[in-house]
Amino acid sequence: MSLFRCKSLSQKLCFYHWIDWRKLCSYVPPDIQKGLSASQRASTNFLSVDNNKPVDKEYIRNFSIIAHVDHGKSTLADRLLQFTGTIAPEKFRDQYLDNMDIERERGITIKMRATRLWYRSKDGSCYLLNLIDTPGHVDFSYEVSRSLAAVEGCLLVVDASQGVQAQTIANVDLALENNLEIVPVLNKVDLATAEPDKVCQEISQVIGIDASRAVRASAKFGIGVEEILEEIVHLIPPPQGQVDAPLQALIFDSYFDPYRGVVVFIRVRNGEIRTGMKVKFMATGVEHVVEQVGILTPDEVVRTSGVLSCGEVGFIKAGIKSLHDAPVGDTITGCDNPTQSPLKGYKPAKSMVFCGLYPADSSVLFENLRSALEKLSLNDSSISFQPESSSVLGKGFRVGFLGMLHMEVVKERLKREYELELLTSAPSVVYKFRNLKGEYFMESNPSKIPNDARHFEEPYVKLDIVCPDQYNGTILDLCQNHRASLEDMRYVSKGRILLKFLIPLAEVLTNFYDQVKSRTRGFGSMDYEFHSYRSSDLVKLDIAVAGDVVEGLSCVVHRDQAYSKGKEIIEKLKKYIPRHQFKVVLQAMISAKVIASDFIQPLRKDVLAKCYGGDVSRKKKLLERQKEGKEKLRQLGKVRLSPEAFAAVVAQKF
Ligand SMILES: Nc1nc2c(ncn2[C@@H]2O[C@H](COP(=O)(O)OP(=O)(O)OP(=O)(O)O)[C@@H](O)[C@H]2O)c(=O)[nH]1
Repeated sequence: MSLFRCKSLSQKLCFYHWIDWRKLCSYVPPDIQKGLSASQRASTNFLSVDNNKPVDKEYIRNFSIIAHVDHGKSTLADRLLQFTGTIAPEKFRDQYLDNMDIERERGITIKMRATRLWYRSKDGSCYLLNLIDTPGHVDFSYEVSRSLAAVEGCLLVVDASQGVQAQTIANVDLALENNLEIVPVLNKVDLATAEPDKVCQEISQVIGIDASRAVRASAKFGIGVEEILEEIVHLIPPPQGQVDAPLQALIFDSYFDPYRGVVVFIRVRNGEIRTGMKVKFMATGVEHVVEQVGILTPDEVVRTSGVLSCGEVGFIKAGIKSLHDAPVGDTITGCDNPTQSPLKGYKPAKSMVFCGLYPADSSVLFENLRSALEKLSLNDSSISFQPESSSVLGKGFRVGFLGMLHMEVVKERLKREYELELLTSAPSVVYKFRNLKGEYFMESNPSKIPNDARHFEEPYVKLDIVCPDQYNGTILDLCQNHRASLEDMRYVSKGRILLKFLIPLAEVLTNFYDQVKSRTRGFGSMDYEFHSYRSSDLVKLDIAVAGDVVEGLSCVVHRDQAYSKGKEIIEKLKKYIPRHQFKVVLQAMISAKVIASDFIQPLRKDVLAKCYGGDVSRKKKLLERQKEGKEKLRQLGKVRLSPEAFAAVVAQKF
């Protein structure tokens, strides 16, 4: 084929990268595939398949797709959907399983999504594949761990040009904890920079799994899709469990629908769940009658046969009003023939980062914000919130998030879905401290920490950074400046290292990832997870403007950084506070003791302007009177920090 005969850009790309154009076409729906017999082709279009009957579990394969962020999970899920003819071509759109606007715009997956696919294997048998696409960002690793508890295997997608990254390792650890069969896939082999052999070695060396048979794929161009499906069918074991055993179903996700109530996504481990059956949620003890059962195609399709059987993944609706009655990780069992033991669940998702959210526009009612947060938390149980008020920003809420990206996503959703413009106070973690009586407290709002707080403890995280070894020094330097301690260092492959640190979570929140990226010219990646609370020499830093402590500007910092942090905030405030008739003093304080201060010069009226010549004593008297007036103003005058100035200082501080 000559370059001039290549019609599309994809064809030209293939020409340059020596990719077989016929392979590239392999992702089009099966009825136009080459290599299948006519009868096979006719029966491979499963769009009209009868989804009503339970499937023999020998022919079920349940798997998740896991990978480092941007290694191509959602693109591969698209190709699997297309190849198996799950989605009609006219309905298909890119990132099909990412159905939130923010996911599609940002090109990231935030919520896991399950769907079933039918695949006729080369051995002639039809298999039902239940796929769960997962997010890659560290904030949403909780979703990955949930999805992995509901499957028997996973596709580990690794970008063949970037190799094993920090989250690849973290995700594999999760898969191994769940005893899953891991099927490695080397993606993006179409890229000129792809080094599949090297990455194969990396996977074997770092992760310890045999990657010699790993499929070399390009999700973008549909290369290797059929091979991946064959690997899924032959390597991932069918579900275990007994159809005639008491019901045990694991809740791996749920959401609240205003019209239908709570919809619960389940994986049936043992027994069957049927419409009309009375079931018990074992952790909460509540009982409900199942109103509907159905499957995910990925749309929710109600099963008129009214049964979901052992090994299957689907949903139920049972008139549940609150997500708290059907918590994710709980086990559902039948009331008539209950199981003795619940399935291994998950720890509830815990908020790690907190900040104050306040309406930016005072005309927006605090109650609007409350109702928006209540509605959002119905579908996102990892959000926690409680009311708080600030002298500068008015009434608002202290909201807890899984991480900074989660915080951004929630703010964006509040803006789009509820038209709420919000101001945010500085993000903070939850600190533990003791008061003078020796009592322990936990607080996420620094302005509420009393001045007598002692013996601070803060959350530490295990941090993994993978980068080329030439950036070793600069990364060690960065981590040292952020109070990290190096725990381990080893080679992932020739020229790339894995550095393991213990670091305070608060240090990772503030632009840390950007710095890792810029110091490694984009080649570094990082992942972290909570480790423990550890004692640190922390102090509460208050900022006072004209003698009044400004709530919301208080922060907890390491004692060694208190002076520089205080100075930095004061300098920023100086830019944003306008000059007044009197001298405005700005102070940084620890336990009411000033450690840094500065002032804003007052406006000065020339009271001597009218004295042409004149007596010296007259001039002195005028100046003396002006001084007295200013002193009085200073004592009575208040400096109002505008919300805009506050936001600007906070935004720059973090
Ligand atoms: N060249 C090339 N690009 C690919 C391939 N697969 C995915 N991409 C691109 O890589 C980027 C990330 O792909 P996604 O599928 O969104 O990655 P992801 O792992 O789902 O990302 P997160 O959900 O955010 O973790 C997109 O721009 C894709 O077009 C591939 O095989 N070759």
